[in-house]
Amino acid sequence: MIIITQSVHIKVTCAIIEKEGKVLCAQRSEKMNLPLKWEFPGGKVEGGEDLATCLKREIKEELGVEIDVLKRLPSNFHIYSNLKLELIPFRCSLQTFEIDLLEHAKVLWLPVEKLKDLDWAEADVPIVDYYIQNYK
Ligand SMILES: Nc1nc2c([nH]c(=O)n2[C@@H]2O[C@H](COP(=O)(O)OP(=O)(O)OP(=O)(O)O)[C@@H](O)[C@H]2O)c(=O)[nH]1
Repeated sequence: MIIITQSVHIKVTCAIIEKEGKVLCAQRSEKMNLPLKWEFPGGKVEGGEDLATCLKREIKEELGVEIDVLKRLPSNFHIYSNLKLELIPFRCSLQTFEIDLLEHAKVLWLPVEKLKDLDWAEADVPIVDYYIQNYK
């Protein structure tokens, strides 16, 4: 008998939040999957919501701030062992400035040339590379 297991394919939005030439980088907490990896904050698209609505909702839930969603960048399609995802990045700016760490272990504002110093989630690496090439 052949058993075909279908892995789940999810869409995840993430925010490259820019301020004064720096970019906000967020470290996943020990309790999240991919513990302590660095990412751009965001999360899974729910139901029929549009991508910008998803991203604004996730950023409010995770960091307690309002953002403007400015420009979509190319997606990265990535397969983890049990998960297929499309990671969809957007350049964003802050509308409100008081960041609360509601889910992440830490956030850092880094200049573009320092982004490669962090241990990024695998799915983020091509997005970081694209951003460095195009926005340095
Ligand atoms: N938000 C976000 N998720 C990422 C990034 N890179 C990456 O591999 N992921 C993966 O995308 C998936 C969805 O992210 P999430 O867990 O933050 O989404 P969520 O808040 O909607 O999920 P939850 O309901 O499980 O808390 C996770 O498996 C996460 O590890 C990234 O840069 N940002």
